[in-house]
Amino acid sequence: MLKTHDLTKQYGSFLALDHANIEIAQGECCGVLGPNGAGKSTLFRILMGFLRPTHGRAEIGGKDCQQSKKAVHSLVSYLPGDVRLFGEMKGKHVLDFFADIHPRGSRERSYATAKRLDLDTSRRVGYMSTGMRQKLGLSIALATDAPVLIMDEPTTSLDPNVRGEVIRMIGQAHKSGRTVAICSHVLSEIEDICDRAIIMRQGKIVHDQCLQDLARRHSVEFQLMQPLPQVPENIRERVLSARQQGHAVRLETEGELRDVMAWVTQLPSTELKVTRMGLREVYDRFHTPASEDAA
Ligand SMILES: Nc1ncnc2c1ncn2[C@@H]1O[C@H](COP(=O)(O)OP(=O)(O)OP(=O)(O)O)[C@@H](O)[C@H]1O
Repeated sequence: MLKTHDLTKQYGSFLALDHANIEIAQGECCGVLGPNGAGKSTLFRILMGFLRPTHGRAEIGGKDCQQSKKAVHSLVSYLPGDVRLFGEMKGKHVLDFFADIHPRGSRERSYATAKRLDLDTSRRVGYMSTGMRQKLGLSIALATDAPVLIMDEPTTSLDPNVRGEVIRMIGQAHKSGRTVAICSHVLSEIEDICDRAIIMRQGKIVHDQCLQDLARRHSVEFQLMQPLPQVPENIRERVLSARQQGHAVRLETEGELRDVMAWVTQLPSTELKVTRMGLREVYDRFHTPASEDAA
């Protein structure tokens, strides 16, 4: 549904996006992660045709994002990272305006979304708080029935309850079969609704993680007063890594834990701790200060 080929963007001599190849299948929900300045918004803006790539190309629904902007815009509902709307207009009139110009917009759905987000649409945009303006942007973007949603930090500036509601709404859009690309700095939001997460660093795609696979991964930590023996043959495939530093041992495992635990518990191990691996562990592999220095 959404595809980029060697997508590259240079701002002067600065490389913001570096030969990015991404493919998001129809109906998939894909999170795009990375620290400030990694190139996420640049990627989304090129997908919307608001920025011209220096090299490479992008397509949505088989339409080229540069050559066929109008066709692409009719397929996509986009929430920009910096929601800027008309300060003089009342919220309700902004909703009417965008519902009317988007081929898949609907005033009724916009009002219903604003109500669900508890937004007072009788206020002028200029008098709204940052969070209220974000809710207004969301009421515009979530109210179309466009098959693709591109959301640049949708929960920014929102209080925790509204954040949860917005993530539920995006999750519902995904469950109803829509394709979603979402970037967020809140890893738990991505874990809650996405099928996949792409990690970016300095304009490059450095990792592509299926979240269902991640749910099957565990970290098994314990203390062992002797050197760790070789991992037995029957569980070797499930133990992805085994490290010992002093007495502290850490195994990274995938899949069924029972046989791994049977081996660990027959060792003279103490202080055993099993943790389900999350996106945090994967993200940290690419974005700890040490990994940033090495890049
Ligand atoms: N118009 C521009 N001119 C020059 N540099 C730019 C321009 N727009 C973005 N950049 C630079 O490109 C890099 C990528 O920016 P981008 O906004 O895509 O990052 P991001 O991953 O979305 O960051 P954030 O999480 O902070 O929103 C940054 O270093 C930024 O300073």
